Amino acid sequence: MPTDTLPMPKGTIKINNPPPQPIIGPPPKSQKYKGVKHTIMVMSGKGGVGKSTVSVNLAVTLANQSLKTGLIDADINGPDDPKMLGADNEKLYAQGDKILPVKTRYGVDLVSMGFILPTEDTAVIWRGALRHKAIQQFLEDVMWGERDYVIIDMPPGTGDEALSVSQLIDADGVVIVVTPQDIALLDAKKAINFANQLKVPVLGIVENMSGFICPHCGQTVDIFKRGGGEKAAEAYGVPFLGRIPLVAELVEKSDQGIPAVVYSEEMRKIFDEIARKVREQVEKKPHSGTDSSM
Ligand SMILES: Nc1ncnc2c1ncn2[C@@H]1O[C@H](COP(=O)(O)OP(=O)(O)OP(=O)(O)O)[C@@H](O)[C@H]1O
Repeated sequence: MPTDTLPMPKGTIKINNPPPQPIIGPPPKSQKYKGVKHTIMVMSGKGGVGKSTVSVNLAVTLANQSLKTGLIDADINGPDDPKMLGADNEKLYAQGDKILPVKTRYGVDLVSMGFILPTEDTAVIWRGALRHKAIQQFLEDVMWGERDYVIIDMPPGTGDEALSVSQLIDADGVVIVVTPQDIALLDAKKAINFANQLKVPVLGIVENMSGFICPHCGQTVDIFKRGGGEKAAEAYGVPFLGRIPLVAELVEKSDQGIPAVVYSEEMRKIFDEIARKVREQVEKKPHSGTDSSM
């Protein structure tokens, strides 16, 4: 039985912890979660490109394939995943010193900062060291049990927070989300360089917001151009995982907590294909998921 909720004060959280100390020596050694077979990071070179949308729909797709799936919303500034999974009224519980993930109605278990912030619009103003600690706790102290997949919805971009997360977890690979403009080449490059530096395999690129499907006439309009993600995949020699159209309905349904793969046959096909390509790559490798103490 859960024993405690994690209490937080109302309003803006300001915590004046001591200034962060310089990190001396090598970064913490990343480890596999005990009992978790595969951990996949979903990241992007910049914010707002659809990382959470891809993370949530990929996680629901895997769960629909009868795989035990967890999702970590590691974006502590804008934790959107509880809302996208219709779980924004839930609370996170702790058992002993472990966090129990929230069970969502789509078969995906979720941990997110969103569960411990008192209101949706509460801003998190934390200094570097405490942010790192929060991320670390999310990553290390979750009671996942036996899992086939844990998807990590990474903090946006390739900055300090993304680095903190990546250094703590020995992920099987990274899925990179880009938008279809030519600038996607640059954004993908940043994310690929980041993954290469961390020696995490790039599983491929997803092009999101690719062609707007008009809700009235059904015609496709390439508002943000098209093909940037595929070009980037070709240019950097990584797999192209798929193209997700820009659909007006997606925003509304997302806000209502209904992931696209739940109501759209087209989205189900797209994400089935993305999941197939991801699984093909990670499941052929031997895993060491049950070997560590994490
Ligand atoms: N294919 C799409 N069609 C329509 N709207 C989309 C699509 N993908 C994402 N969106 C919308 O765009 C907004 C940003 O998406 P999302 O939150 O997934 O991006 P993000 O990269 O996780 O953002 P952040 O960097 O802020 O964490 C959301 O309102 C989402 O519903």
